[in-house]
Amino acid sequence: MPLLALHSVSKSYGALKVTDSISLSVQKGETLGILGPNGAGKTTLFNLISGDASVNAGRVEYNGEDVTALPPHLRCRRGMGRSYQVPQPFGNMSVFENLVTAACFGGGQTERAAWDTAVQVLDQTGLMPQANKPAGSLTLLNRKRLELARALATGPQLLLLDEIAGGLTEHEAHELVEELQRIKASGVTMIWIEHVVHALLSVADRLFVINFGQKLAEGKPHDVMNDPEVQRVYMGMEV
Ligand SMILES: Nc1ncnc2c1ncn2[C@@H]1O[C@H](COP(=O)(O)OP(=O)(O)OP(=O)(O)O)[C@@H](O)[C@H]1O
Repeated sequence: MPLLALHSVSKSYGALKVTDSISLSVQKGETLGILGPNGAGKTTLFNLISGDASVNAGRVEYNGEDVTALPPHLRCRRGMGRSYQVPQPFGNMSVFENLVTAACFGGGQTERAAWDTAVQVLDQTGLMPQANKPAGSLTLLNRKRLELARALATGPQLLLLDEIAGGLTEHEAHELVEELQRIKASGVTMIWIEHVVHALLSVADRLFVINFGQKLAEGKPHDVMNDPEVQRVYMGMEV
């Protein structure tokens, strides 16, 4: 049984069909990379998975349960953690407090257990030196780290990552990839939307390409990247 299965999910905003009958499934432990041009509907797809937006048609199944009508906080409690493209920390709270909040309210932990989780995630993500700083004062790199850390603090089984490598230097992107490889090795299932293709290819087992809200291609990374239609649409290459 897949951990996540989307069955013909669709979403429109007014006359604009942003998600057009997309079906996909993700197996436990797998990392699925999502690619597509700007505005293709990638973040919207995440919103439909996490419950931040509701589907107009179709079904979302998680661990065999129909979660289509479940609100986001209950999907989080069932093990879906996500990061946002624009980091969403509580800016006036410290980094540590942000992580305790994620572990308590997203992960359903007691405050005592949440403290331990926060310390462990600070260590894991290299944020320990920033622990007592207000989240709103962090640099871009550390805000991105915190976005990942907050999702990890909820104890996810499925981690949804929305463009966390964008804007990082080559060295920083390399560190991020190593971190994601460790998370993957710990058994966490991931779906990663990313324009930094070489970073994505270092972690993804499979790729799914979206264009105008529809599936354009899906398969092994090497095959998808060599697909002439993907090269034409996504990489602007005439073949
Ligand atoms: N809440 C909304 N109301 C109206 N239109 C929306 C809403 N959310 C997304 N859209 C539109 O849906 C389309 C897809 O947006 P989405 O953010 O899902 O694309 P994306 O593939 O993630 O793009 P990017 O790579 O630039 O982040 C865009 O045209 C966007 O303007």
